[in-house]
Amino acid sequence: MESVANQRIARVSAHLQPPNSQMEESCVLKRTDCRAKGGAPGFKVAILGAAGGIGQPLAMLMKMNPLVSVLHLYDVVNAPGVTADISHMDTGAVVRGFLGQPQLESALTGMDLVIIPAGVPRKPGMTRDDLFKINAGIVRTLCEGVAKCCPNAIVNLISNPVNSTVPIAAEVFKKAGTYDPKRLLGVTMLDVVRANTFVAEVLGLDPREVDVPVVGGHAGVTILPLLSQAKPPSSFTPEETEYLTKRIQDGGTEVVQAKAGAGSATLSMAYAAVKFADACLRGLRGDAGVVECAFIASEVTELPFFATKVRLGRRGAEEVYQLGPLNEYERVGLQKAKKELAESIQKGISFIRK
Ligand SMILES: NC(=O)c1ccc[n+]([C@@H]2O[C@H](COP(=O)([O-])OP(=O)(O)OC[C@H]3O[C@@H](n4cnc5c(N)ncnc54)[C@H](O)[C@@H]3O)[C@@H](O)[C@H]2O)c1
Ligand SMILES: O=C(O)C[C@H](O)C(=O)O
Repeated sequence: MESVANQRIARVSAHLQPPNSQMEESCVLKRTDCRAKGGAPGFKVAILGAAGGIGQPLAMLMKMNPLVSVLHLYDVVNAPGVTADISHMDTGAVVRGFLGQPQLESALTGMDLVIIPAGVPRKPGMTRDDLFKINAGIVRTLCEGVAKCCPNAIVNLISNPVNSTVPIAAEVFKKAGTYDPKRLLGVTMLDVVRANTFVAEVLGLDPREVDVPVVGGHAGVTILPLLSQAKPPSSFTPEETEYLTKRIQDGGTEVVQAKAGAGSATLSMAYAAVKFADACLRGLRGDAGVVECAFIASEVTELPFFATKVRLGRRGAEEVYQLGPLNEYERVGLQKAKKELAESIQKGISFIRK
């Protein structure tokens, strides 16, 4: 008979050999329950693309989040290494790694929140739309897994081009009969984070005191900061408005150029992703008044998807807010944003319906 000590050793090293079969999975769930015992109850979160530039710091920050009890790290490469590393952090969440397509279903089963930063990033000279060819297929496969294994999970989709990948995910879920528009959220939080930072610089404020809604989508002119609705209420000269709007719209390109071929924003994105995921988890917990911007199915404009402020609750984005009053500069920006967005959304829909 195995000694108690051996059983304990087997239990704590379980993360090094992720499960394959259903039987092994049920053992894993038992071990997970066991490890989580005594810890605060929390949510089960999966990160798909966890070994990447965003995935790794995102995994680290989610391991530090007290609302997370179980953290599943999935990637097609290096998931065991990242998992072993992160699992040594003395925080509450139980971490398990899953490597490659055969383990996708185990990674997703039972999850409350699935965060997807899987896919290729830009290099200088590329647009986000240039990533469509590779990332569309990746997002389709991963969302098929979500539809099968955790159809009620909230999905935070980071993979670019977000303006097309969110419509792709929606079509996959519709096909599977699991689509709930409230649960599918394109992550545009980095645009808000940038807007808060750049506006704070101009106003000479602490960025933590600033809140700028950013609406539309997540690429170039589709990124529309509503400076007229910034908090604290502030006025900007036409030059400041032009500078800030352009800088927020080009924030991603600024990082891509500075990294000079080594990828796009990863650290600020992981920060923004965790800020957004934490808001989703607080909503799931039932906290009142959790409001963030996200790219979501919407009736705010004539387009089927649009980023605006949403109220996050137990069922996901329970309320989608209207745009509010826009000034003339923002009204012109909105027309430009809608034109480009319409094409990107249609491209995503056609990819699945073709
Ligand atoms: N929404 C945003 O604001 C925002 C911000 C920054 C980056 N992004 C996007 O996020 C994506 C990832 O960026 P990154 O810098 O982390 O890239 P990266 O190349 O460093 O990491 C991507 C990871 O995805 C993994 N991957 C590839 N195919 C996969 C699959 N089928 N299943 C699971 N994992 C898979 C890779 O192995 C890699 O580890 C890019 O598309 C990028 O454009 C979005
Ligand atoms: O710009 C990119 O390609 C990555 C991301 O969308 C960003 O805004 O930083």
